[in-house]
Amino acid sequence: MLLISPDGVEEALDCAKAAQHLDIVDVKKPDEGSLGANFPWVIREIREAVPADKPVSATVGDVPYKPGTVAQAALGAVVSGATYIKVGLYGCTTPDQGIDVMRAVVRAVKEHNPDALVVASGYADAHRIGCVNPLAVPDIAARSGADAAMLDTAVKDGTRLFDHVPPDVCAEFVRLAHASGRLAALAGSVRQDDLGELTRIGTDIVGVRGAVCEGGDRNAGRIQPHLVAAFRAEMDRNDRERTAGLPAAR
Ligand SMILES: O=C[C@H](O)COP(=O)(O)O
Repeated sequence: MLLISPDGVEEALDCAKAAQHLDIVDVKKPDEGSLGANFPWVIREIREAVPADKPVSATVGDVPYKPGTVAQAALGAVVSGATYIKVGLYGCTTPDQGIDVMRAVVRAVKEHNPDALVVASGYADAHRIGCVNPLAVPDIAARSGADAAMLDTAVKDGTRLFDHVPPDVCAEFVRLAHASGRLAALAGSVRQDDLGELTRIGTDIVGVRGAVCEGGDRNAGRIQPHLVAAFRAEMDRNDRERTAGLPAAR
């Protein structure tokens, strides 16, 4: 699945123009961090702006180790219409802390909407910010009852997912997530030429912003529907090659 992250209502409308090429519209506020949380009314407006058959995801933030605070924020996201709730475990330094936060989020979200999916996100560049190790995230997801384990990059300085977590370690991340029946989502300045590896290792959800913004610039550039279409075409091409048993393009 292809998850695209607009930064507000205007870009979400551009995503709506490319709706047939994407699977999930992910609401975030990049100026508040890699998984910065947007306002509840923005989530609501975006839910209204994109076709009803496209799920809306919302990030709850690069969160501290404060399970109560984070559970309330997650409830705000699901009440506002998001059905994928993503939590960035920024302030969790141990797996147990991650599990505490995610258990609270899972309860808050599922009591409101049992069908909503909860995503536990770690950071590929965890070593730069001192949070839990990327390979601990699938177990955090499993033990908390979350539906998916994800990696993104915390610092958007041009370094990319595979700069911090090489493909063979991402493959182990995916394997661990699948072993406990979770989805595996990967992001972090992913580009079209990463899709061969991401497809080969069985990634369920690829998260993208910069690669579908004009000039590849996630901050100054705007999401372009034709870049979403091109990214999707490349994803589908890799998927077809994998299905046919051919080596995926790099
Ligand atoms: O969830 C996905 C992120 O927004 C990815 O953003 P990026 O491709 O600019 O790193």
